[in-house]
Amino acid sequence: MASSYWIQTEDWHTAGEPFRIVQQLPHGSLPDLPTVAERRFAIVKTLAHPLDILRQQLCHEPRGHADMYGGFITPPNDSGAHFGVLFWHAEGFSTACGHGTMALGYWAVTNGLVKAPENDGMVDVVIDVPSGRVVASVAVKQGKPVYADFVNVLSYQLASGLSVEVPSKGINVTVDLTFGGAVYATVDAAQFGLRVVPKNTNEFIDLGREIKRSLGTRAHYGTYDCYGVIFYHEYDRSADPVRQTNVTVFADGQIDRSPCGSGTCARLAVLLAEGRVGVARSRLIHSSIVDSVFEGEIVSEEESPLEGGAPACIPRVRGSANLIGHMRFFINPEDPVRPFTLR
Ligand SMILES: O=C(O)[C@H]1NCC[C@@H]1O
Repeated sequence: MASSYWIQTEDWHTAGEPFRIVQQLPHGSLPDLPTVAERRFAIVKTLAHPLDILRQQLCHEPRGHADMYGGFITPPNDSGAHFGVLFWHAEGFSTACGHGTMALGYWAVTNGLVKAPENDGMVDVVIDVPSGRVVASVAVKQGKPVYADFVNVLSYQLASGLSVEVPSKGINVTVDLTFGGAVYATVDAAQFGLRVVPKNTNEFIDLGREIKRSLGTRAHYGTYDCYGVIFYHEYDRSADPVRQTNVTVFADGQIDRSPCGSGTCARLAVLLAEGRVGVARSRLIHSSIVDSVFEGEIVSEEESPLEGGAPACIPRVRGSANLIGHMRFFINPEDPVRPFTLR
């Protein structure tokens, strides 16, 4: 029987979405591989990997909950980044996380891992994540972070206007597929006659799972499968900047309290394909189901890696994070209650 131990976390939230940071991993638990992407693959392919067991201990009940999120800090892929991170959620390990990247920017500056300007200014926290190298550009005022810009990997539309069957409603809906470090299906919630408000949360969870199931392998892109379904709503299509509200249902029916950083990049890629945003031309004010806000814009327009694809972009998403607390958890293999979730 493995022995018990204590583990420390620093918990933040970005626009309401939790991010539990583990800096010191148990000795010998990280796969001895050079990149974050390779480490993630090794963990997800190994039955009962020690880091997957630790993820469940910290994410599921009784220490977490069905909508918990966090990350394990790792060395970077090379000296071009400050550190790496393995993002985790209730179902496993994800490839992209904008809200977590912003929280990590705050965390790195606040803890002095990356030196901030003494008074006012910006500092880049460069992070290797499974989908590539991203940046949290942190604005500092009087030595304290005031917002973070998440600069993502290349984002682009994969397919538009897919017809997807929703058997529980007896309808087909139109879906766009987009890459923003992870694959997202984006759907106008008006197709269901649903407003993006908290009382519809459970319905969105069911619909998100159903749409993912119906898309099946159509949503697979290289080594990526469909990570999330974004239900968006736009009250006034003439507004400039574009204003949309969304709820992102990701992994296995998990609800993002934030407007979803990588999902905002996915929405920006769709809006770019539709010609509604561009470099120095409009942007996206993106609200979440709990009314927190990210602001997204296009940093550069690039060629799509897909033949004949819509223009790709490097997106930037601005948000802010707040410290929740420091936790010191006891992990006891003899605890008869295994980690669980009720959803
Ligand atoms: O902000 C994001 O990108 C993340 N939030 C939860 C789901 C995504 O990974």
